[in-house]
Amino acid sequence: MRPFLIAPSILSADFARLGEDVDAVLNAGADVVHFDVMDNHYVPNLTIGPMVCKALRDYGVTADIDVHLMVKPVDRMIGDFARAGASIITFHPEATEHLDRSLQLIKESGCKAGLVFNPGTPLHYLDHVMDKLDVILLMSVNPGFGGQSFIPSTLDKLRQVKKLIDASGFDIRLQVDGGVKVDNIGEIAAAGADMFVAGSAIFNKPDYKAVIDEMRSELAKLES
Ligand SMILES: O=C(CO)[C@H](O)[C@H](O)COP(=O)(O)O
Ligand SMILES: [Fe+2]
Repeated sequence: MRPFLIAPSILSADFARLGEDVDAVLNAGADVVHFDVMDNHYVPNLTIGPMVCKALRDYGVTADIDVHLMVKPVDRMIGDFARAGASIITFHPEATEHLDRSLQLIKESGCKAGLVFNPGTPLHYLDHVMDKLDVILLMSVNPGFGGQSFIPSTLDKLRQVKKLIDASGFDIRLQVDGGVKVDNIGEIAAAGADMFVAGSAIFNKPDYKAVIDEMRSELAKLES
């Protein structure tokens, strides 16, 4: 079993003091920084771009930065984010004209690559590209905003994708994003996820370490 990774979504961080807030969540025990990029075109919200990613690197953040692209088109952003210090780049398959090319561009840029599936996006986009994936991200809310409720049908989809990953023999992480909290992280992990994005559940609480510790103790129940 891969070690579980907790990836706070900085969508719910304090943007006025982002560097400090990212440091705080990493010092509280987070593994990865989840960086939500929204373009007011693919999704109805507008957030942050490569300059902010580079600013975090310049500030001294050394943890992996997991860039979740909710943009259309996709390809133009890949090089910009790789140069800005991204570690993982994921995108939505229906947002690109050439799925395989976008994955290749990410790999050539030196980053890990992943595909993101909205609750209603079919899994057939995985056909023929499993060998190019480091991450499969299942959205458990419709993309665009933090603070939404986890959509329960994601659990069945997770179980389905977990089987596909196991059957493929490739080393692919199964990430879940949206409405992840202390009280549901256990069942999400039991369904097969090993990387957990959580924004509001962590950043909307005063004590990040307490939330992350509680999440880890829920996850530890599955490891024992
Ligand atoms: O990609 C996203 C939204 O499109 C965010 O990563 C996600 O919503 C995290 O926020 P929360 O944990 O509050 O649901
Ligand atoms: Fe996200």
